[in-house]
Amino acid sequence: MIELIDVNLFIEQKQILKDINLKIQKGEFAAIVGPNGSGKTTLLNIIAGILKPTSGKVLIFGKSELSAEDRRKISYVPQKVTSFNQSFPMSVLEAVLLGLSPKKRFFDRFSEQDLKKAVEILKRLQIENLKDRLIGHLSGGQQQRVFLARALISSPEILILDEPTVGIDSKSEELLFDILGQKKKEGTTILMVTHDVYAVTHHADTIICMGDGTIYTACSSTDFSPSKFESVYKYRVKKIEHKHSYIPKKELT
Ligand SMILES: Nc1ncnc2c1ncn2[C@@H]1O[C@H](COP(=O)(O)OP(=O)(O)OP(=O)(O)O)[C@@H](O)[C@H]1O
Repeated sequence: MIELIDVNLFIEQKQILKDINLKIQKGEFAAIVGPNGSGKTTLLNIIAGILKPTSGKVLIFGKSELSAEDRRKISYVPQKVTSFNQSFPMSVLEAVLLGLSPKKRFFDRFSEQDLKKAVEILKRLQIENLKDRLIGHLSGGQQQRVFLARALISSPEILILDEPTVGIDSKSEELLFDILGQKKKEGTTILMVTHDVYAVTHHADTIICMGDGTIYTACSSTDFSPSKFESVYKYRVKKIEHKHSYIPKKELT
Protein backbone atom coordinates (compact mmCIF):
# COMPACT_ATOMS: atom_id res chain seq x y z
CA MET A 1 0.00 0.00 0.00
CA ILE A 2 2.79 2.44 1.00
CA GLU A 3 6.41 1.66 0.16
CA LEU A 4 9.48 3.87 0.38
CA ILE A 5 12.73 2.62 -1.10
CA ASP A 6 16.06 4.33 -0.29
CA VAL A 7 14.41 7.73 0.10
CA ASN A 8 16.66 10.74 0.71
CA LEU A 9 15.62 14.36 0.92
CA PHE A 10 17.84 17.42 0.84
CA ILE A 11 16.49 20.94 1.36
CA GLU A 12 19.00 23.69 0.58
CA GLN A 13 21.89 21.22 0.84
CA LYS A 14 20.77 20.03 4.27
CA GLN A 15 19.90 16.36 4.44
CA ILE A 16 16.49 16.09 6.11
CA LEU A 17 15.70 12.42 5.40
CA LYS A 18 18.33 9.68 5.09
CA ASP A 19 17.97 6.23 3.52
CA ILE A 20 14.34 5.68 4.42
CA ASN A 21 13.03 2.20 3.67
CA LEU A 22 9.51 1.49 4.77
CA LYS A 23 6.58 -0.76 3.91
CA ILE A 24 3.08 -0.29 5.28
CA GLN A 25 0.38 -2.80 4.39
CA LYS A 26 -3.27 -2.12 3.65
CA GLY A 27 -5.24 -1.85 6.89
CA GLU A 28 -2.12 -1.37 9.01
CA PHE A 29 -2.02 1.28 11.72
CA ALA A 30 1.55 2.62 11.86
CA ALA A 31 2.66 5.23 14.38
CA ILE A 32 5.74 7.36 13.87
CA VAL A 33 7.46 8.58 17.01
CA GLY A 34 10.74 10.38 17.68
CA PRO A 35 12.21 13.57 19.12
CA ASN A 36 11.44 17.06 17.78
CA GLY A 37 13.11 17.74 14.46
CA SER A 38 13.73 14.05 13.69
CA GLY A 39 11.91 14.23 10.34
CA LYS A 40 8.46 12.81 11.16
CA THR A 41 6.37 15.54 9.50
CA THR A 42 8.72 15.63 6.52
CA LEU A 43 8.23 11.89 6.07
CA LEU A 44 4.44 12.37 6.12
CA ASN A 45 4.78 15.14 3.54
CA ILE A 46 6.77 12.81 1.29
CA ILE A 47 4.12 10.09 1.62
CA ALA A 48 1.30 12.58 1.02
CA GLY A 49 3.07 13.76 -2.15
CA ILE A 50 3.57 17.32 -0.83
CA LEU A 51 7.35 16.90 -1.05
CA LYS A 52 9.30 14.94 -3.65
CA PRO A 53 12.33 12.97 -2.53
CA THR A 54 15.74 14.02 -3.86
CA SER A 55 16.44 10.35 -4.53
CA GLY A 56 14.66 7.05 -3.98
CA LYS A 57 11.19 5.79 -4.74
CA VAL A 58 7.81 6.38 -3.13
CA LEU A 59 5.15 3.87 -4.13
CA ILE A 60 1.56 4.42 -3.05
CA PHE A 61 -1.02 1.85 -4.18
CA GLY A 62 1.99 0.31 -5.98
CA LYS A 63 2.46 3.42 -8.18
CA SER A 64 5.07 6.18 -8.23
CA GLU A 65 2.78 8.60 -10.11
CA LEU A 66 -0.68 8.98 -8.63
CA SER A 67 -3.75 9.95 -10.64
CA ALA A 68 -6.15 12.58 -9.30
CA GLU A 69 -8.46 9.72 -8.38
CA ASP A 70 -5.71 7.99 -6.37
CA ARG A 71 -4.99 11.25 -4.54
CA ARG A 72 -8.62 11.50 -3.50
CA LYS A 73 -8.20 8.22 -1.62
CA ILE A 74 -5.69 9.88 0.73
CA SER A 75 -6.70 12.23 3.58
CA TYR A 76 -4.11 14.21 5.48
CA VAL A 77 -4.71 16.08 8.72
CA PRO A 78 -1.60 18.25 9.16
CA GLN A 79 -0.11 19.32 12.47
CA LYS A 80 -2.12 22.14 13.97
CA VAL A 81 -0.01 25.27 13.80
CA THR A 82 -2.34 28.22 14.06
CA SER A 83 -5.95 28.61 14.97
CA PHE A 84 -8.46 30.03 12.50
CA ASN A 85 -9.03 33.75 12.56
CA GLN A 86 -12.04 34.29 14.85
CA SER A 87 -14.12 35.85 12.11
CA PHE A 88 -13.28 33.26 9.44
CA PRO A 89 -16.69 32.95 7.77
CA MET A 90 -17.11 29.19 7.73
CA SER A 91 -19.31 27.00 9.86
CA VAL A 92 -18.21 23.64 11.24
CA LEU A 93 -20.63 21.85 8.89
CA GLU A 94 -19.21 23.70 5.87
CA ALA A 95 -15.66 22.89 6.95
CA VAL A 96 -16.51 19.18 7.18
CA LEU A 97 -18.26 19.21 3.79
CA LEU A 98 -15.07 20.65 2.28
CA GLY A 99 -13.61 17.18 2.80
CA LEU A 100 -15.89 16.04 -0.05
CA SER A 101 -14.80 18.81 -2.45
CA PRO A 102 -12.01 16.80 -4.10
CA LYS A 103 -14.68 14.28 -5.11
CA LYS A 104 -16.93 16.96 -6.63
CA ARG A 105 -16.77 18.84 -9.87
CA PHE A 106 -16.55 22.62 -9.70
CA PHE A 107 -20.27 23.38 -10.04
CA ASP A 108 -21.54 20.37 -8.09
CA ARG A 109 -23.56 21.24 -5.01
CA PHE A 110 -23.62 19.26 -1.82
CA SER A 111 -26.55 16.83 -1.73
CA GLU A 112 -28.90 15.96 1.12
CA GLN A 113 -26.92 12.74 1.45
CA ASP A 114 -23.65 14.70 1.82
CA LEU A 115 -25.21 16.77 4.60
CA LYS A 116 -26.47 13.62 6.32
CA LYS A 117 -23.00 12.09 6.12
CA ALA A 118 -21.39 15.23 7.58
CA VAL A 119 -23.84 15.29 10.49
CA GLU A 120 -23.28 11.56 11.13
CA ILE A 121 -19.53 12.09 11.34
CA LEU A 122 -19.95 15.08 13.65
CA LYS A 123 -22.17 12.88 15.83
CA ARG A 124 -19.58 10.10 15.83
CA LEU A 125 -16.99 12.64 17.01
CA GLN A 126 -19.48 13.97 19.55
CA ILE A 127 -19.41 17.52 18.18
CA GLU A 128 -22.77 17.61 16.41
CA ASN A 129 -23.80 20.44 18.74
CA LEU A 130 -21.08 22.61 17.16
CA LYS A 131 -22.25 22.19 13.55
CA ASP A 132 -23.55 25.76 13.07
CA ARG A 133 -20.76 27.50 14.99
CA LEU A 134 -18.06 29.46 13.17
CA ILE A 135 -14.91 27.40 13.07
CA GLY A 136 -12.88 30.39 14.31
CA HIS A 137 -14.96 30.46 17.48
CA LEU A 138 -13.95 26.93 18.54
CA SER A 139 -11.24 25.90 20.94
CA GLY A 140 -8.06 24.30 19.55
CA GLY A 141 -9.17 20.81 20.62
CA GLN A 142 -12.61 21.27 19.03
CA GLN A 143 -10.99 22.47 15.81
CA GLN A 144 -8.79 19.36 15.82
CA ARG A 145 -11.91 17.18 15.89
CA VAL A 146 -13.45 19.17 13.03
CA PHE A 147 -10.31 18.59 10.92
CA LEU A 148 -10.55 14.89 11.69
CA ALA A 149 -14.22 14.87 10.64
CA ARG A 150 -13.24 16.63 7.41
CA ALA A 151 -10.61 13.95 6.74
CA LEU A 152 -13.00 11.08 7.50
CA ILE A 153 -15.99 12.22 5.45
CA SER A 154 -14.41 11.08 2.17
CA SER A 155 -13.84 7.55 3.58
CA PRO A 156 -10.14 7.61 2.64
CA GLU A 157 -8.14 4.44 1.99
CA ILE A 158 -5.10 6.08 3.57
CA LEU A 159 -5.49 8.39 6.57
CA ILE A 160 -2.44 10.45 7.54
CA LEU A 161 -2.52 12.26 10.87
CA ASP A 162 0.17 14.57 12.26
CA GLU A 163 -0.04 14.80 16.06
CA PRO A 164 -3.85 14.52 16.25
CA THR A 165 -3.84 14.11 20.03
CA VAL A 166 -2.22 17.48 20.71
CA GLY A 167 -4.60 19.74 22.58
CA ILE A 168 -7.42 17.24 23.00
CA ASP A 169 -8.60 15.95 26.37
CA SER A 170 -8.24 12.30 27.38
CA LYS A 171 -11.91 11.45 26.69
CA SER A 172 -11.58 12.84 23.15
CA GLU A 173 -8.32 10.94 22.76
CA GLU A 174 -10.08 7.70 23.68
CA LEU A 175 -12.80 8.50 21.16
CA LEU A 176 -10.17 9.21 18.49
CA PHE A 177 -8.53 5.80 19.02
CA ASP A 178 -11.97 4.12 18.99
CA ILE A 179 -12.73 5.69 15.63
CA LEU A 180 -9.29 4.82 14.25
CA GLY A 181 -9.82 1.21 15.42
CA GLN A 182 -13.12 1.13 13.54
CA LYS A 183 -11.52 2.60 10.40
CA LYS A 184 -8.73 0.04 10.58
CA LYS A 185 -11.32 -2.76 10.73
CA GLU A 186 -12.88 -1.29 7.58
CA GLY A 187 -9.47 -1.61 5.88
CA THR A 188 -8.20 1.99 6.17
CA THR A 189 -4.43 2.29 6.36
CA ILE A 190 -3.48 4.73 9.11
CA LEU A 191 -0.23 6.60 9.50
CA MET A 192 0.06 8.81 12.53
CA VAL A 193 2.82 10.96 13.98
CA THR A 194 2.60 11.32 17.73
CA HIS A 195 4.57 11.95 20.89
CA ASP A 196 2.06 9.84 22.78
CA VAL A 197 4.13 6.66 22.82
CA TYR A 198 2.06 5.03 25.55
CA ALA A 199 -1.21 5.36 23.61
CA VAL A 200 0.19 4.07 20.35
CA THR A 201 1.75 0.99 21.90
CA HIS A 202 -1.83 0.11 22.87
CA HIS A 203 -3.51 0.97 19.57
CA ALA A 204 -1.08 0.89 16.63
CA ASP A 205 0.17 -2.27 14.90
CA THR A 206 3.60 -0.88 14.14
CA ILE A 207 5.82 1.70 15.79
CA ILE A 208 8.34 3.48 13.62
CA CYS A 209 10.94 5.32 15.62
CA MET A 210 12.75 8.18 13.87
CA GLY A 211 15.87 10.06 14.88
CA ASP A 212 18.17 12.39 12.93
CA GLY A 213 16.14 12.04 9.73
CA THR A 214 16.26 8.28 9.58
CA ILE A 215 14.34 5.26 10.84
CA TYR A 216 16.17 3.84 13.84
CA THR A 217 13.78 1.02 14.47
CA ALA A 218 10.41 -0.22 13.30
CA CYS A 219 8.71 -2.93 15.29
CA SER A 220 5.29 -4.30 16.09
CA SER A 221 3.74 -2.57 19.09
CA THR A 222 3.80 -5.87 21.00
CA ASP A 223 7.60 -5.93 20.59
CA PHE A 224 7.90 -2.40 21.95
CA SER A 225 10.47 -2.04 24.67
CA PRO A 226 11.95 1.17 26.08
CA SER A 227 15.43 0.06 24.99
CA LYS A 228 14.29 0.47 21.36
CA PHE A 229 13.90 4.20 22.02
CA GLU A 230 16.99 4.90 24.07
CA SER A 231 19.37 5.37 21.18
CA VAL A 232 16.93 7.78 19.53
CA TYR A 233 15.92 9.85 22.52
CA LYS A 234 19.59 9.75 23.66
CA TYR A 235 18.83 8.98 27.27
CA ARG A 236 17.69 6.01 29.31
CA VAL A 237 14.00 5.42 28.96
CA LYS A 238 11.72 3.78 31.46
CA LYS A 239 8.21 2.57 30.62
CA ILE A 240 5.75 3.78 33.24
CA GLU A 241 2.19 2.44 32.94
CA HIS A 242 -0.50 4.96 33.76
CA LYS A 243 -3.80 6.08 32.31
CA HIS A 244 -2.56 9.10 30.48
CA SER A 245 -0.08 9.87 27.75
CA TYR A 246 3.33 8.29 27.93
CA ILE A 247 6.32 10.32 26.94
CA PRO A 248 9.69 8.70 27.55
CA LYS A 249 11.09 10.19 30.73
CA LYS A 250 14.74 10.56 31.57
CA GLU A 251 15.67 8.17 34.35
CA LEU A 252 16.84 9.93 37.46
CA THR A 253 19.56 7.45 38.38
N1 LIG B 1 11.39 23.67 4.49
C1 LIG B 1 12.42 23.39 5.29
N2 LIG B 1 13.60 24.02 5.11
C2 LIG B 1 14.67 23.72 5.88
N3 LIG B 1 14.67 22.82 6.87
C3 LIG B 1 13.52 22.16 7.09
C4 LIG B 1 12.33 22.39 6.33
N4 LIG B 1 11.35 21.57 6.78
C5 LIG B 1 11.89 20.88 7.79
N5 LIG B 1 13.18 21.22 7.99
C6 LIG B 1 14.09 20.66 8.99
O1 LIG B 1 13.99 19.25 8.90
C7 LIG B 1 14.09 18.66 10.17
C8 LIG B 1 12.89 17.76 10.39
O2 LIG B 1 11.71 18.55 10.53
P1 LIG B 1 10.30 17.89 10.80
O3 LIG B 1 9.30 18.98 10.88
O4 LIG B 1 10.06 16.81 9.80
O5 LIG B 1 10.54 17.23 12.23
P2 LIG B 1 9.50 16.52 13.24
O6 LIG B 1 10.14 15.24 13.64
O7 LIG B 1 8.16 16.45 12.62
O8 LIG B 1 9.51 17.53 14.47
P3 LIG B 1 8.39 17.90 15.59
O9 LIG B 1 8.28 16.70 16.50
O10 LIG B 1 9.01 19.06 16.27
O11 LIG B 1 7.12 18.23 14.88
C9 LIG B 1 14.19 19.81 11.18
O12 LIG B 1 15.55 19.99 11.52
C10 LIG B 1 13.67 21.00 10.42
O13 LIG B 1 14.28 22.18 10.85
